[in-house]
Amino acid sequence: MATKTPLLDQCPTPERLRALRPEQLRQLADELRSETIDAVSVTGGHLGAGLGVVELTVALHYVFDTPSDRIIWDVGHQAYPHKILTGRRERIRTLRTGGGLSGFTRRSESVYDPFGAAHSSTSISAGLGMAVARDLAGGNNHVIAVIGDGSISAGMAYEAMNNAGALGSRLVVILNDNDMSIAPPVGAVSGYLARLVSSSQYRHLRNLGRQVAEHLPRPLQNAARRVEEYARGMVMGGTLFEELGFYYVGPIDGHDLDQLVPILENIRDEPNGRPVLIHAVTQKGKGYAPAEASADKLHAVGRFDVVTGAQAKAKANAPTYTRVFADSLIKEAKADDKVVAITAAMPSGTGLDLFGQAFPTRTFDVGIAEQHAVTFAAGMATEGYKPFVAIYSTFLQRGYDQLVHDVSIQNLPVRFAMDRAGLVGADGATHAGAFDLAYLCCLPNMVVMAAADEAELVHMVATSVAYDAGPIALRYPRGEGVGVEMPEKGEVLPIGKGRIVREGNTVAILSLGTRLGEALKAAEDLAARGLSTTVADARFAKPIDKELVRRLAVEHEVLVTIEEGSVGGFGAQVMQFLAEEGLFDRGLKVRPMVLPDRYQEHDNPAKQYDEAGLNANGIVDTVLKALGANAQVRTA
Ligand SMILES: Cc1ncc(C[n+]2csc(CCOP(=O)(O)OP(=O)(O)O)c2C)c(N)n1
Ligand SMILES: CC(=O)[C@@H](O)[C@H](O)COP(=O)(O)O
Ligand SMILES: [Mg+2]
Repeated sequence: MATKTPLLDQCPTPERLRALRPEQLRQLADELRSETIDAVSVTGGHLGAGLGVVELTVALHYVFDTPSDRIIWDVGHQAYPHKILTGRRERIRTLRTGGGLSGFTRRSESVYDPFGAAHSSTSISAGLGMAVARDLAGGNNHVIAVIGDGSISAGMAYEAMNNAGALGSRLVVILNDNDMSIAPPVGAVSGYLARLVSSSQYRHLRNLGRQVAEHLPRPLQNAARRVEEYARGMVMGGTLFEELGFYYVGPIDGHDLDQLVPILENIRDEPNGRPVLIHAVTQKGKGYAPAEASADKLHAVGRFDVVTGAQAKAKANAPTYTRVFADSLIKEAKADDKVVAITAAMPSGTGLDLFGQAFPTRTFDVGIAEQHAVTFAAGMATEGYKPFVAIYSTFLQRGYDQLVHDVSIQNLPVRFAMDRAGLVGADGATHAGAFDLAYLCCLPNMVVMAAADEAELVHMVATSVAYDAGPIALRYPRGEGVGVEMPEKGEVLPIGKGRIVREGNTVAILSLGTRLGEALKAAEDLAARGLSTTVADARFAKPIDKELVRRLAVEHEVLVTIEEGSVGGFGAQVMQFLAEEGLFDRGLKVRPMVLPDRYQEHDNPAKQYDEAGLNANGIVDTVLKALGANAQVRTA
């Protein structure tokens, strides 16, 4: 049977791609695009961004000598076409599944991935580091960082450009400007880029670029210098990037291989290397009608039908935690006009798109700028507002010094609504909310809560609104709740108080967060073995409920704590208290259950928790091991 991808089939590696004639590249790009769509239709994942860089990916591997020349994809969510071209096509339909390819770039996966990513805005810094290392070692390879218009809103990108402009090292930055982040981009820089692109010079340049290319004989190299000079000359005056010390080229059409290839060749062959920024205009979702038509350009999708674009819908048994958070905050904000909400470029992921519809003037999308988001919230708190920073646990890591220095030391009542707490599944270790308990519980002044189910989340939102004495954080996981009955109204919880969910007298399981269901299952199992078991929901990781912990310690033989976080979080708080109070001294067996001390691979979350041992069986095992011989006697 004739293959649908004859040229792509000939190019399992970039070496083979570089043997093609320039006029074959258009067809290769078309085949690569259709292979990308087909693969993601099977696996789900990030689609729109990859479709927008198909031509860029082909041109970069065609012009540059990868892997010796380094291509660094910022975030890495657009790198599926790059994976297909760099020896990973055979495994591309395993993307983001257990044991399969990562959804991002990863050094351990391929020599063509010189830098791993998944959090944004790191590529220019990493690229500059590689370029300077090359210069020190007397090398001559090229380093190319590809960064999106959303990701270039982050401070880190400017720190890197500031340094690059001063060092003057040979580095190519490609600004992939598709006028989209996950949501439409925000901010003054975004406006600035739009003005550069919409200038008449750009429209003129596009036509000119085509005319030049059409009238010049092949090979295209002959046109290289002229096209690039035209491109460079078209923008009048110094661009922001030129002021920062970059040689600015653009805006150019990032889908036009007849422009891309000669311009990249020209820059590659430039004898006096220096930092160069190529401003490439692309379209997110390019070449796939359902993606082009969708509001988010199909940024991330589940499995879908290639012909219609319709995504397979999982049957929902309960609302997502994100939705419950958004609905609760909207209710609270109706009653309290001081409540405001802040997101760092994640309105839909955090539910703030809904809050924004209800309260447009009280919702702030600050762009990919987590550090700023935290201090901006701190500023609002000083003026009597009640800011909720709605943020994924993993992205709050970016704002840690701001959390300590601007919020916690000044004891400002900023509320942190941390979504995606615990293991998140297909995005893997980079996106796991594994560390927030550890990095928050060690800070003076912090109150830290974790919802055991969606009704608890409603109460915790209400508690956060009411609590004005200092910073407070609430955490909840990705995905659906457990389907409990929902309260009409959130109840304000007493700070630092847990609740007993089931009474027993031999084993105590003190659970924080949504492992509560597994703790209850374990209690049933233990009871069937003759081990009467208490289960408590701690609700607060800090301050811990000392009275409750003391009681559990005194009245039971074994105390297990369990949380969806790393060592150093809730369990560590409990252990510290037990040690300080001398509660270990009478032979209490304490077993803190936390995530393992390693980065867990992408898989579905249930499997990830099984692998971590944080499930009912793991709890039962832990208890039986703690009781040792006694358990054998009881269970016999
Ligand atoms: C530090 C950080 N914050 C937020 C995100 C979530 N995120 C992933 S991709 C993305 C949008 C990036 O936009 P852009 O760089 O323009 O790339 P595009 O998807 O448009 O190609 C965001 C906000 C992230 N990965 N890292
Ligand atoms: C690449 C990135 O950081 C986001 O697109 C992330 O993958 C979103 O994760 P959720 O699907 O949990 O919103
Ligand atoms: Mg973009």
